[in-house]
Amino acid sequence: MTQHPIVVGISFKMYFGYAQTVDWCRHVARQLANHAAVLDGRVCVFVLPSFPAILPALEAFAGTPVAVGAQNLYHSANGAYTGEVSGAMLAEMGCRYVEVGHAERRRLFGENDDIVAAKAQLALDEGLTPVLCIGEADRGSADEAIEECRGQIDSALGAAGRDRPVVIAYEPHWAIGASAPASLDHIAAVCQGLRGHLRDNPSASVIYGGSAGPDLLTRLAGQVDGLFLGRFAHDPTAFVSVVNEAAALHHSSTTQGI
Ligand SMILES: O=C[C@H](O)COP(=O)(O)O
Repeated sequence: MTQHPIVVGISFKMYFGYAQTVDWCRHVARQLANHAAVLDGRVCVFVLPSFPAILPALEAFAGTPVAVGAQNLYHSANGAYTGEVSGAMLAEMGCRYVEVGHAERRRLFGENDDIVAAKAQLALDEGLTPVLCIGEADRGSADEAIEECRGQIDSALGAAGRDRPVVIAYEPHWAIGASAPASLDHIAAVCQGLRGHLRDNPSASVIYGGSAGPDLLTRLAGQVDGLFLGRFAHDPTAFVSVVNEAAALHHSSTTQGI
């Protein structure tokens, strides 16, 4: 029987405005407030808005199991870092997740392995679950991707993240912002390879992101622990439909004794 929850998360990146974020969260909160699989933890849901919309998102999801988090934190605990946000403040507000190491942060903001590792450690220190984004820069074989991603996991988590809840978001850079996700075979092979690498951490989930949307989770049929959604869940109905797929998948794997 599958004990692992299926994780469904979304980052709005900088696509949404404030009112749009609040509307989206309220819509999804209404749909998921009484959702059996979300209530009993078979499906874990997290939402990562832009910083100014975190508080209203927390208010929208209050009383539901849906978790809210941030898309970033600063890589020092506190101090004279104008314009930055600490993990401590995110945790104090009620955030439960924080994204670390997204390809766009690496490419556009110069984040390197040391910064990603510091952010992951600070997140763990504050009791936040890091959504650690990893992925190969160039399209290649699944074995090459696994090799590159293992190195990124080890560099970011070291020994600290080996026994703590972490979400590993496998996002091949070339599939982010694309018209379609990576192939089912590629996603399955890499996520299975990474699950093996993390076998000593039962609290780690390996989810896929990169042009993911409705139907992908069903087509992956248990080969991943969930999805990290972007553009193709900007419609709240699409997001809820992926949560429903997760619930159905968990139910079928449980009844089949997988
Ligand atoms: O944060 C989400 C991922 O980068 C995927 O974004 P996307 O689905 O819009 O490609």
